[in-house]
Amino acid sequence: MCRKLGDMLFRKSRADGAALLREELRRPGIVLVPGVFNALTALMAQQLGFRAVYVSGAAVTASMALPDLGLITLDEMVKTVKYIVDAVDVPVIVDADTGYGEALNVMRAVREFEAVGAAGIQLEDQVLPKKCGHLSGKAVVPPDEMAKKIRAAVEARRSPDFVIIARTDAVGVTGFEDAVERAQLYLEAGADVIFPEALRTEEEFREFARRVKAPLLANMTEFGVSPLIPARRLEEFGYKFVIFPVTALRVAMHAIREVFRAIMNEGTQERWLDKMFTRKELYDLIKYYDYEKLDTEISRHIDNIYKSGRGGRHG
Ligand SMILES: C[C@](O)(C(=O)O)[C@H](CC(=O)O)C(=O)O
Ligand SMILES: [Mg+2]
Repeated sequence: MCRKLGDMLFRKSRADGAALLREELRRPGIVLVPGVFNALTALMAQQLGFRAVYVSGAAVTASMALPDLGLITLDEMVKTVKYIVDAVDVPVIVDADTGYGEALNVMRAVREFEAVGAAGIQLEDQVLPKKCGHLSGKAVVPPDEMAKKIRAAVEARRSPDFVIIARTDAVGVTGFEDAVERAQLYLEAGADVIFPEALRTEEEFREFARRVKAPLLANMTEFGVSPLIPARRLEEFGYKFVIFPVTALRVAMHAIREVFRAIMNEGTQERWLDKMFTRKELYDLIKYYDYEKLDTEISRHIDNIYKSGRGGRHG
């Protein structure tokens, strides 16, 4: 009993996220993927039934009070991803920005993310300092440079299931046609999914799907240049994934500001109790009492050993 509980809580065997994500690629229908920035938000998404999560570079860096300019290191991201993968069974898709350097850096990044159990990564074709795809002033690398990174990622993965998502930021820089051409090249280089970043109209979303016959990812980030198109519609266009990368962080920050204001102004949070995740809800989510139970069971197990006289001379 205590072995079983221990295995469950400390996750002796973890789900093969890459295989699960690959499975999604074979199935029809769109997959809704919320952006997460720590293990707790990932667990919440899983509990509600989402079938994958996206570790957003923008949200993770913002949670460190850093701008999303490619400042986060591979190590920092790997650590964050490890906490998340250890907490959930659903596939974890990682925003790996520009791959932390050139082709060789990309290879190392793939190895590291795969080693901690990520299901796949997203690489983008911006130059450093990279920006949020929805801001102006972006620049993109030549297409062959990005294709080389994609190839490097494909070569580096241990499992053929590990999903490589190629994002092109070209639409806002060199234009729609170049984005379509780049997508074809990235697919030839071995990308499994194409992420056309910062499309400007619903028509562009539709047209991109018409022109690029591959699994596609749509980014429904708020306050950017893309219209917010419902998942049903994106599915009709042929999109396979839709991410909501920074939604949870934005909503959480709004709520945090309001409750902090209340505390500052009223000296109490009482008015907020019915808007909170309760202690019970939190403990249920993280299985708090199961950990206590495990500890008690281990103690009981040892007590029994001593009682049965097998405790040696120290008994
Ligand atoms: C998807 C994205 O790369 C992210 O880091 O989540 C960002 C999201 C955002 O800044 O709104 C992006 O560049 O679109
Ligand atoms: Mg990002």
